[in-house]
Amino acid sequence: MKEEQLKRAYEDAKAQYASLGVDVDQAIEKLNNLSISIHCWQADDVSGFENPDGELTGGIQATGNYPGKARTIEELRSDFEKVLTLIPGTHRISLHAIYGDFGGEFVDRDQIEPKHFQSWIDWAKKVGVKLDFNCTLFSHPKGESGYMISHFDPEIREFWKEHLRRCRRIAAEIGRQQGDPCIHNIWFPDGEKDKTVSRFAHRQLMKEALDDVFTEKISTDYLKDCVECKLFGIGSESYVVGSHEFYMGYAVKNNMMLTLDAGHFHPTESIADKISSMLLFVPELNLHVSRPERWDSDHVVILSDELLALTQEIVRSGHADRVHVGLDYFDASINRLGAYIVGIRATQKAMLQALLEPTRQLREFELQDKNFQRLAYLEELKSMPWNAVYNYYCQQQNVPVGDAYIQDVQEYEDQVTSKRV
Ligand SMILES: C[C@H](O)[C@H](O)[C@@H](O)C(=O)CO
Ligand SMILES: [Mn+2]
Repeated sequence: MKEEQLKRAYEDAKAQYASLGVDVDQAIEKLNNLSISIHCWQADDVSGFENPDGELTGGIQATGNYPGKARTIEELRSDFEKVLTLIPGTHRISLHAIYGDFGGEFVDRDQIEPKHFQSWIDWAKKVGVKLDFNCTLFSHPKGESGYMISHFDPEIREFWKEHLRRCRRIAAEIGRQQGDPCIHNIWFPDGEKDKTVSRFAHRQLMKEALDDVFTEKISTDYLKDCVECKLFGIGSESYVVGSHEFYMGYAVKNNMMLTLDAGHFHPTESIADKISSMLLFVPELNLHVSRPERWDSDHVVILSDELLALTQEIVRSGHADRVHVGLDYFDASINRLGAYIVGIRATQKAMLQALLEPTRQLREFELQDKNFQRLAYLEELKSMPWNAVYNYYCQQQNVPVGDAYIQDVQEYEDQVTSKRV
């Protein structure tokens, strides 16, 4: 689309939104302040660099065999650098502990140190992104039984507790060097396939392990820990130790951040409606935006009703500054870089629609019991020209407008990822 056309469409959109009392430029500014935490594991099907040829375990699965996955740190960074040229805004990259720069050595999880992530910190500074972090309690022989940090064997528990302690220190060092707290997400797949009898015992062990690890106090200027619950995984269909009730209780009791993953609840349960409740009881929330297709399948995020409901709840809560938006999906069946762009842009588009909502007016209708008017406006808003605003934003940020990024992704595949054989 030509520059003048884009500008005209934007001016039209601006006038239409102004008639509803919405300030489009303010919405763009807020969208531009939304740093999405881009998960590193879409680029390589959650392989990492500790044992890249090992099996992905822990009840999660990347299906598909599309060529071109990142096999080295250099390839992964090159993919990210490309991604950053195709999306507007300033973002974060979320690393898992198995993505350290181990220099070809095997470094076990209870041995990792900040030095293994120094090249990531330097790279992030160079490309202008901040980093987040995740401990990795999957794809390891000490997780074979299904239990790790809540294992009955104290030696196995100690191994994972040590991993967790080290991950917190690594994340804190990242936060210190980047001058911005590093969000450290804690997800353990501990659980069982079938009718578990010792549910209380495992949960007690998990609670004790967390309490023990968190006795080491680290300033939230550097590190923000958050805990992620899950309903079930592959091979843990019957019981997951870190359930919603477990972590909701833990986060509320300890006044810490809770992670809500869109795929970690019952299939028709939405995390959107949890935001306004949890914001009353925990200091901050971390979101794992994902797309569950019938199960926690981690499909690429698209502009769905569920995603829109999520961003609407973030904005309507009036506490968007306490909600961190991260992505969590891994699709190995399509161009992996394209998967990033689709998911990131969809999240931004949903956020923009939410920011362009005349919320005050809608609340007026509620006060006056005019619920037909509320519903009608919510319907009309769906076809308002929000995309003209997004296109203009992309153009202002010098990134491809509309579908232009598809060609860029194809070129990168032709020139780079297709050569990875
Ligand atoms: C790789 C991530 O840590 C993982 O996806 C986790 O966040 C999760 O959601 C597991 O289902
Ligand atoms: Mn997740």
